[in-house]
Amino acid sequence: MNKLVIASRESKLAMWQAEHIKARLETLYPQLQVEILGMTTQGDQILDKTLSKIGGKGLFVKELEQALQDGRADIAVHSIKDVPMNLPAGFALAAICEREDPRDAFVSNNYSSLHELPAGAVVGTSSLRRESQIRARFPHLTIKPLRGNVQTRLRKLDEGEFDAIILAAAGLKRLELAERIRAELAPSESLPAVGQGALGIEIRADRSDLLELLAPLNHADTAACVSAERSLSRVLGGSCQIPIGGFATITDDVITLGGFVAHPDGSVMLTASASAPRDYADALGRAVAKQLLEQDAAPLIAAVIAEQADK
Ligand SMILES: NCc1[nH]cc(CCC(=O)O)c1CC(=O)O
Repeated sequence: MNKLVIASRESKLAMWQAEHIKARLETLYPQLQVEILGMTTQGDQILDKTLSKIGGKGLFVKELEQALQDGRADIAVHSIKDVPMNLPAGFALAAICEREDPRDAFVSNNYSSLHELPAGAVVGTSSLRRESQIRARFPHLTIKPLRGNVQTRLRKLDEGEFDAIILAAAGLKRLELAERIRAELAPSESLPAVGQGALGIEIRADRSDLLELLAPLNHADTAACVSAERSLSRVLGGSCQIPIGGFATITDDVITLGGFVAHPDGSVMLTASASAPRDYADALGRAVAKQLLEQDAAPLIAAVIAEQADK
């Protein structure tokens, strides 16, 4: 193989991520010519509705999968957070790359932490996961929807629409906007989204010719943690439509996974955690999901989905 095409969304963050993978491939394979095919997705175009309403994650990846299908691209680089738990038939994840900072970041021009915000202060986020966790701890704050790419969200903050916003630290760091971070939220305060901070490389399942080429991009520890997180979310039918979080760490080949599901208003917060040897990542995800189901996560999730549909 002498030429490889990467499909990517066109947002600055997505392009940074695609360029990062391109650079890594070019270092690994000096003979390989790597091109980036930028495209906009429905998720980038529909900005007036929250993700929980327009149907969530698949929207950021479908067009890229179409490019893989048509042979216009060989691989697609995604924030794995945006990739549905079940890929459509005929596609596969070939590599999960080393995770950047998985935490959520507090960004504000006037305040240095959530604790400092006065009653009625407006916090921007369209993530039900972030919303539920903030409302559970800080019921006196007002949450308002905020969508768009990282730059758009920062602009809306700077224009004064919000007192603070919450963004993934990873995106800000990759875009050299780390100075905008006023505080990083510990996973105990804001459990990250499943896969947050990690990149996933998707291919057509029949392109086994790419597996060896992409293998060095896989980061074994990140891949194990992300499989535990995605397995948890898969069992619970995780999507942007429900407040759900999952975050795994690995020490000495033991993975520890924490997860939660909640009501968006923070009134119910079910949590669970467990550990397992690294080879049992998938089973660990299912075990933590089972603990949540034993706390009646299923009717909570059904009620939340019904409420979202009514809004
Ligand atoms: N939902 C959009 C999205 N998808 C991935 C990231 C950040 C980077 C990452 O998690 O890898 C973001 C922005 C955000 O949540 O602030």
